[in-house]
Amino acid sequence: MRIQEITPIVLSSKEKGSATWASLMILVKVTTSNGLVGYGEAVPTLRVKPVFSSIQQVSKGFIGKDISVERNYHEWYKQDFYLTRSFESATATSAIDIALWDILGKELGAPIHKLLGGKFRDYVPVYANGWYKGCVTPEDFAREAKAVVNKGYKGLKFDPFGPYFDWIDQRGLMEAEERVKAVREAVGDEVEIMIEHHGRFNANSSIEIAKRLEKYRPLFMEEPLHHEDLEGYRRYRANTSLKVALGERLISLKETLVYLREGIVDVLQPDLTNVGGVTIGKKVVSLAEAFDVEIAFHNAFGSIQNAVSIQLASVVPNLLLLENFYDWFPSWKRDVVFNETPVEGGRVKVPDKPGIGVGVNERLIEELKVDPIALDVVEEPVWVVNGTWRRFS
Ligand SMILES: O=C(O)C(=O)C[C@H](O)[C@H](O)CO
Ligand SMILES: [Mg+2]
Repeated sequence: MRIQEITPIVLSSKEKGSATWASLMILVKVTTSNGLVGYGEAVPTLRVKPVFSSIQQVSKGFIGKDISVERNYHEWYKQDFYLTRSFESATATSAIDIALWDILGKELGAPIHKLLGGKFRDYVPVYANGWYKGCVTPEDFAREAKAVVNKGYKGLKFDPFGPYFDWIDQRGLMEAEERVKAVREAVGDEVEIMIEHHGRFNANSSIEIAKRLEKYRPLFMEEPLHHEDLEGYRRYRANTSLKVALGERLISLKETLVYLREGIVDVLQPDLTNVGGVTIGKKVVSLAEAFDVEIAFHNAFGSIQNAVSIQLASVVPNLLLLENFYDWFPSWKRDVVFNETPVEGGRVKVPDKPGIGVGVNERLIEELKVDPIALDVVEEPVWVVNGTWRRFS
């Protein structure tokens, strides 16, 4: 069985969902010489066109090869001098790797969790994200947070920082605190809240924020500083006591090691669609285990990413939580896979179907297919939940 065809597919619809960064989905369809088909997913954000063409380039390194995921990744690592420096190449390679694991599972009639040694858990605990579209005031956040808890979620994440970037002043601190306080009061003491910073701040501001928000007992502070600011993270570490989560922008095993060795991560958030698919994702998770770091997979894009993340999350001993946008996906994203991963009681039942564990709706894919397009850039950055880049006082 050889890899015969690799096709990038961009999906879009009028219904965009809660976040511009994920208003499109980029799929990769891999077909083998004996007619098996597997699907993977790549990261869209502001890079739809470059990722699409990167998949076309990376495909040249995979077509005609057997399905030997380690060897294929390594061969491409050898060819692509910039693989571990290029987000586009990393996400293209990850998407193809996911599709290859899907095919391996289909060949053997087994879900990925079986290929990896079997389930550690039958249900994966998840936390909600994407639930606060258009929320600006503390009352907005409190109302929507209650709705999340009423759906059975035991944890939720949100970014309370409005339009602040790099630094935050007293007004920004007050507004962020009011929002977090409102959510804590709305959800009660037993629901976990997680504070997303989206890598916005410098060391002085993020340290002040941590001191101010500590009393609301967040489970973790996510990307409190700019992603590459290792020196700032050291300072944050020395001056705060909250747990730090990061990892969604790490694109290789050895880049992850740098962050783990720095001792600045408590919760690692690998993203299977850019860290290197299942092949590198499972190594990253084991590396974190050796550092006694828990895993909360980043899972913010689409339904193929969601499916494969559930598979890996089901086998990982050091799993804390899996991120979940499922209930806040636009409906077309849910419909792209046959509906087998709903969240019930704050957890997802792990599917036992072959490969990534879900069927793909090929008819709908044909309907939603579009040419790769450049997204418009407006004042509100794509990486925030829509309609939240605002002050209220
Ligand atoms: O889900 C998260 O943790 C995010 O940070 C969501 C994003 O803004 C997204 O990953 C940007 O590409
Ligand atoms: Mg994040």
